[in-house]
This record gives sequence, C-alpha cells and structure tokens, in this order.
Amino acid sequence: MLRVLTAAQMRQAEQAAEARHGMPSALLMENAGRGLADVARSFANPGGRFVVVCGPGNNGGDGLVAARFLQERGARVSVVMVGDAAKLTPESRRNVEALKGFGVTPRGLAEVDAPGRGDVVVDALFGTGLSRAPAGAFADAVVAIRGWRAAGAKVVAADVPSGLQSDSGAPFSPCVEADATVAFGFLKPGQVLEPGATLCGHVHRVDIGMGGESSKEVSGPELFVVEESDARRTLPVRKADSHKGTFGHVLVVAGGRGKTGAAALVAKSALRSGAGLVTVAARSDALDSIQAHSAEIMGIPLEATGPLGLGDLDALVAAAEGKDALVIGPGIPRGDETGALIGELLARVEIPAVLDADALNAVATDLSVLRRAKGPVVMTPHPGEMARLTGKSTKEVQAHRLDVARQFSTGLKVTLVLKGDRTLTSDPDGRVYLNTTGNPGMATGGSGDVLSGICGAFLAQSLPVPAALWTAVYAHGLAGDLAAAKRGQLGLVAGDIVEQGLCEVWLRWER
Ligand SMILES: NC(=O)C1=CN([C@@H]2O[C@H](COP(=O)(O)OP(=O)(O)OC[C@H]3O[C@@H](n4cnc5c(N)ncnc54)[C@H](O)[C@@H]3O)[C@@H](O)[C@H]2O)[C@H](O)CC1
Ligand SMILES: [K+]
Repeated sequence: MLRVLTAAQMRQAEQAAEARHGMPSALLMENAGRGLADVARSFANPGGRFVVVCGPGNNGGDGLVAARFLQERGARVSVVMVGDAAKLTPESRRNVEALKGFGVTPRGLAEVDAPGRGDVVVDALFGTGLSRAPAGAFADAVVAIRGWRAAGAKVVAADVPSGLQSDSGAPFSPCVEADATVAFGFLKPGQVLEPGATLCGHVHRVDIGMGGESSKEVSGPELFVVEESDARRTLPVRKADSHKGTFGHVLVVAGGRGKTGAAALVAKSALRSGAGLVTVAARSDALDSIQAHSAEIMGIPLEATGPLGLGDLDALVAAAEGKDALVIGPGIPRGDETGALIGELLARVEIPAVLDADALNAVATDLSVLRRAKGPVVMTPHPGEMARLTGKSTKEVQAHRLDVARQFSTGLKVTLVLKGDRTLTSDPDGRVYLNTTGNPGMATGGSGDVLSGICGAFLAQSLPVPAALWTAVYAHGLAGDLAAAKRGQLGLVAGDIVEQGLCEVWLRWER
C-alpha cells in the first residue's frame, strides 16, 4: 500500500523524520535533488542539455541540488532562478552558493537559450507550497516550460508540475505538463487524482530518507494507492479439504425482462471469482433465460410480477437464508417500493450486501432506509449514480471525487466504491483506497455488473471489508487490462473481462 500525503501531512512527516531519525531537512533536500537528477538524466539524449528552472522555495532548492549533481556528472547545465532572490529559503540560499562553487551561476529566464529535442527541462518552480495561480515572472516561466516541451524538450517536474495543486490534482492556469514527475518520499493526492495524474506524466517515487514510519505519525485523512502485491495477498488460500460451501454462497437479486444479461454477468463473474455457489433470485419470466447463460447458476423464482416491492420481502428474506453475501440491483425491475424493500431486506439479513445499479437509484430518493442495515453495506456507483445519490451534478462529483466519496461513506457508514478512471474505495472511517488498473475499453455495458460479481464473491469468501472491495476493484481493472491486451480496447465487452481476464488474474496471483 502506498500512502498518499497532503502538503500539511508531508510537513508533519518531515518533522517526524527529523525527530525520529535526526534527518535534517537539508539532507532530505540533498536526497531529493539526487533522485531528481537521476530521473532527469534518464530522459536526456547523450550530450543533451539540462535547463533547471528554480522557484523561491524548497522545491527550487531541490532543483538547485539536482543541478549540482548533474553538473558534477559532467552534464551541460543552465539554471534559471525565478522570483526575488532576497526571499530564498535558507536551504535554497545555501544551495545557490554551493552551485556557484561548481561553476554554475543562476540566470534570469530571458538569459537562457531555449532547450529543444534531446534536452531536459527540470521544473523546480513550485511544489507542495503553491498557494495560488502562478503570476508575473512565475507565469512566464511556466509558459516558457510549456513552450520548450512543445518544441521537443522533455519536462521532469520536481514533486509536482508547477501550477498543479498537490492536494487536489486541480491545476491553476498556467500549469506545467510534465513527461515525468519525481515524488519525494510519499505520493501526493495531486499525483494520483485526475487531471493531476495526467499532468504529472509518469510518477517516479524516490525515497529521501523520511522512512515509512514517519507517515504513521501523521494526522488527518488516510489515502492509499493499492499495489498489486496488496491485492494478491488478500486472496483466500484454497486448502486441500475445501468444499464448495467453504467458498461461500452468493445471492444475486438482479435481472428482469429485457435485462437478464446483467444478472448473468454478475453470477458468472462471482463464479469466476471463487464463489462456491451462486443463486439468482428474479422474476419467473426472466429466470429461465438468466440460468440459460451458465449451468452453474441456480435460481429462485420471485413469483409476483412487476417492479420489486415490499410484496417480495418474505421471499427474499427466505432466499437469503444460508447465503454469505448479497448483490442486489443490476437490471432489477424498479418501482416506487423498491427502495423501501431494500431497506427492509437489509434490516433483516446480516450478510454483507452490495448495492449496485438500480438498487442505488431505488435508495437514492431516501438513503435513510439504509440506516437499519444489520450487515455491512457496499455501494458501487458510477459517477452518474453518485450524482443521484448525493444530489450533486456528475461534473461536481468528478471534480471532487475524493471528498465526495469520503463524505458519503463516513456519513452513511457504508463502504463506497466510486467507479471511474482511478476508482476510489472509501470505508466508513474515511480511509480511501485508490485503484490504478483498468482502461477505457471497460466503459462498456455490463462492466459494472462484472465488478459487483467479484465484490459479492470476495465478500462470500469472508474477505474483510474494505480489503474485499479494493481487491475486487484491482482485479476487475487488471482483468480488463489483460482482456484488452488480447482483444483491443475498442472491441472489449463485459463478458471478455470475465472469460478472457479474470482467470488470467487468478493464474498470475496463484503462481
Ligand atoms: N516536505 C518535505 O518533506 C520535503 C519537501 N521538499 C520540497 O519542498 C517543497 C515544498 O517547499 P515550500 O518551500 O513549502 O514551497 P514551494 O517550493 O513548493 O513553493 C515556493 C514558495 O512560493 C510561494 N508561493 C506559493 N505560490 C506562489 C505563487 N503562485 N506565486 C509566487 N509565490 C508563490 C510560497 O511562499 C512557497 O513557499 C516540496 O514540494 C518539495 O519539493 C524537500 O526538498 C524534500 C522534503
Ligand atoms: K515543480
């Protein structure tokens, strides 16, 4: 798990590193500058020139140290200092003098020859200390860096591209676009949340001597990036004496006339994700075609007709007997009573419940129905469904994904999986787990049903919440990536994620 720290948390971690390890900030800067120089060197053509653009704060200090390391290795280095030299931080001032000792004198922007193809620009103008849109000479420097990149130079940003707000990933204007960003010590939210993640280019995290422990002393909200090793470690081990009951029984309440495929995708995905047994409860007129998709799918007919309502409550409570997880929503016939039905059902059964698709829309009108839930509730909206659940516009949800997810999950005490590029899993305590697998080819009907099936299967196998969910999200995206590698993104359909991707993930993780 990679911890992601805000600017304020970074400062706390820096103080903790100094207190715990006796690591002075000057040494952190030395380590940061060396890491920055190493990455910059990897982007230059042989004989390429380096133009290091430094600002007035410690980000600029990192750039000065990097320039010294580059110079020491015989590179052709120019340093541009932007801002009032009198305002330099003590660390940066010391590094200006050190650099002069290496024969490099910082110049003004207008004095430096524009770099081009084969050259590297190091953007050390602003880092986590940026507090407003770059203006004046600072804006000119950002615009110059953007122009040099357009002319073919590679741009390597120190900590964050200058102009990008490191806590949110939202850019001021103007903002640097980088080919790579060197993250010092810990990742920052702006490096992993869009559009910041795209503006950063490839993020290289470098250790600078803060030690992983120092993040434990940091207060405030926790954000993590899930790594493959975390997801792989979560999978249950299959013991020799296992039997189908060992791996749980998922009840899928999904599907209706004209939408039987959704139920089949949930069921098949759950079966392909290790569930021992899967039963679909659906209206009789849909159940036969749902079960026709796969011999392994068992069925319970819901005898009434029309939308799911309170008249189905007893049948669903009975159907949940002996089950280990519930997935409800994909393709269900929804009506005025469906939300109340879901609330009553969750108040009677204790098993973990995944609400997706039309179950989300059904409860969106009155979320209080969820407050009596006996077991853990998981909600898996895409941005549009999240908009309906929160009363915000989809645009607003997307602009503030992290805060919206955290507020919702802590407010309602549910685990929320906010889907989209870089899906966020937010638990009732507000810990958020960010996913980095998946691709645009997965934006296809039924992809969400497949994820619900994986979630249901992992919960039925007694994986703990939220690990079951961020592992399911990781596996779902990886399955989509592996399937797209075979079929291309354009042609990818949800069934491919199940049939062409999931088993490859398990094979890869079981080795
Ligand atoms: N925290 C750590 O563990 C480490 C941080 N390092 C580097 O330090 C920067 C953060 O440095 P800081 O001095 O706080 O701020 P910046 O250099 O990012 O910003 C410069 C300075 O400029 C002022 N300012 C902010 N916005 C503007 C603006 N729009 N126009 C003009 N001036 C502005 C503000 O006063 C800032 O202080 C971090 O990113 C790392 O690169 C260490 O080197 C490694 C450990
Ligand atoms: K920067």
